[in-house]
Amino acid sequence: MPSSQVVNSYVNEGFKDTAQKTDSYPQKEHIIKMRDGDTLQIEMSVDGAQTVAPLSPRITVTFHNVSKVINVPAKMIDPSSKERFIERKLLDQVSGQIQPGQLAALMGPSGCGKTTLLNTLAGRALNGVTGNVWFNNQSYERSMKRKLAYVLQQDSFFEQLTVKQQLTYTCLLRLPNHLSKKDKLTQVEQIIDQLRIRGCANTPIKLISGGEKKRVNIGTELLTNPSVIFLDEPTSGLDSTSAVALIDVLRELAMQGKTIVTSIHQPSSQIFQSFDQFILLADGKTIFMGKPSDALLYFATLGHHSPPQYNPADYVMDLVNQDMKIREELKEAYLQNKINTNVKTISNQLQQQQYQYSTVGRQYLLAEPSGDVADLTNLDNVNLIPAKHESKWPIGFLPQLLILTSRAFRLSGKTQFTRLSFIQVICISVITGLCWLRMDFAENTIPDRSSFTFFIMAFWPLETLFSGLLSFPSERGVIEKERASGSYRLSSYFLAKSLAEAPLKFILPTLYFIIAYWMANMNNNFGIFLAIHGFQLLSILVAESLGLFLGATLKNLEHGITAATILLMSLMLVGGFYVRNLPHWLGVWGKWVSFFKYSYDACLQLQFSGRHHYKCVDGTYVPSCRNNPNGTFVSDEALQYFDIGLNVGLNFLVLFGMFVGFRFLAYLSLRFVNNNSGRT
Ligand SMILES: Nc1ncnc2c1ncn2[C@@H]1O[C@H](COP(=O)(O)OP(=O)(O)OP(=O)(O)O)[C@@H](O)[C@H]1O
Repeated sequence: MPSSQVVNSYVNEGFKDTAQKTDSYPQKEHIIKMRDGDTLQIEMSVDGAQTVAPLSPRITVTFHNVSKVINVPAKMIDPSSKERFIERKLLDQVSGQIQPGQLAALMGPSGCGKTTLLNTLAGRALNGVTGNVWFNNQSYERSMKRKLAYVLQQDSFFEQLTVKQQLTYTCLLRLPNHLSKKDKLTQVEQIIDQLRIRGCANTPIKLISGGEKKRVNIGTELLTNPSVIFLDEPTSGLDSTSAVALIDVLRELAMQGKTIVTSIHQPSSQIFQSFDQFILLADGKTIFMGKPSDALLYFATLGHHSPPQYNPADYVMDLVNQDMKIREELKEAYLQNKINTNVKTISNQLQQQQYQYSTVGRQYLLAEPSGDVADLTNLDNVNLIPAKHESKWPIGFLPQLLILTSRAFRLSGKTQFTRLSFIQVICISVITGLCWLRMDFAENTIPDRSSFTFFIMAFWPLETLFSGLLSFPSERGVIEKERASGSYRLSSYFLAKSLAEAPLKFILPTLYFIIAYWMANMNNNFGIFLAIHGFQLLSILVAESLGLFLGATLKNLEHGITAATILLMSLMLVGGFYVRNLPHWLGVWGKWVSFFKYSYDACLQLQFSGRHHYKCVDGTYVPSCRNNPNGTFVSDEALQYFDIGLNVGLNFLVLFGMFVGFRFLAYLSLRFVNNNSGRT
């Protein structure tokens, strides 16, 4: 914890900064509250209202000679190439420094490396990266994640949630244990006000506008009160008014002392001039770093004059998007200018005379950091690396599990229980019931009872396997984003999903089962009814687990659907219902791998158990009826007609084992199969 002297100067400075820039905030009273940990809060009474303005430590982001090289499959670049991989430099010796309170813009043509640089600064996708990134005077460590926020270009959310639900779940998951629930919810309310999304707070995210979505995306990251915010093209897809509003929000955040770095495509003149620092990249190299207002002056020194009344951002982008030659010139000119700018590196005055380009422009460039850690400062004297005993996670396993279960329950309820799904279930169950309507307890209904049993054991698992398969691909973006910011364990997510979805997955099949079972007039013993239903639910769980496993393993959805279809059809065919005499080489093992076989076998045994009396017809299915066509037989005799494998108990055990086994495999796949899209 910082000493009180540091706290006072920090609070005063932070406050003074804000006060200078926000004239509209009349401060009457400041109460300094200190909590455990490194976050300070000032409570100020603003015109009678109480506002809690949290402060986070000020962090200077410094990067020096950051380069990134990847090995790209050669065929991707040149189809005729004989090589396997070609080296590609995505970033080349990029350096810079962004101070707390600054809003820095990263610009450049598409593919110039903006996202790659942001990823690198935010500590993501660090393979092939060289150079240094410091936060204050400390090198990046994973444990600093909590002080950094990264707002991705894509707004990945569970879109069925409302804005407030989204922020509340994130807040409960990501704010540390020592804050009370009330404090956490207050934080949500503040973010809603700060980002001006009160009007849509109770609207599902799928219905809000693009600009609001961006702000929710930013709000989600702001909940943890980060010191540094990286944003990847937050204004893309927004109209100019929404873009200006968004940049205003970023400006306010910068005024709180946060360090903000954003990539941006085509800012309006107003937005462009509002940045404190502007870094222009081309082909992974810096070609300008300075104040936006100096950019045109700099390029003018190199002979590139902007027409009057032209948006400077557009001019600069046109310039770098022009032909290769100009780009190369600009790169070279920056290189030569920067050597001059950085006084520490001027070793030889004579060297300057060798320059081919005018170096008059050096006055318009910001000096690159020296790369010497001794030159770095730590304004608030904070240690950004938590002590060893501090947990990696903001909250414990059990609270994570409870919150994630509640969220999964809400989400899956919303997607499963639509009016349409109820209509669908009722229609299908009535149609099923009509097809097998009120079967007699007679010998000639044995095949129909068998087909009914197989149908109810196959229909729902089939549907569930596909929904399991699609489950991860649709959630993966959000989960990866949340996990990348260190919100929760994968195991909590996985367990929560299993716990929350299972009961919901049972409701519609139960409704279906009650209607169809009664209409078909199956075994009317209530215990048997429950047991058969139990097998139906267990096979649904097995199928779902298999679907989850395929979904987690196969990145490509089309591949997943194809694999699932082939697998399902094969398992159904060898399940013992369609083909009674499988070729020996297939039958000896095939039927044992089919989960349909176990539920079907068990339910057949249950269906014909209880020693009910069935009417004989002609002895086709029950040999004892051949000599006694008008007599009866005991239901268990019907089982002689079928090739039953294991008894009911063993069938249950195998199915249960499959359920647990496939679930576990799904978890392992999710954890270990590399599912990222291969981006840098
Ligand atoms: N895994 C990869 N394999 C091959 N090339 C890659 C990979 N990841 C990134 N690249 C390439 O690296 C370059 C820089 O990508 P990056 O996303 O950083 O650019 P950008 O400036 O953010 O582009 P945009 O403005 O279009 O979002 C691009 O040419 C991109 O195609």
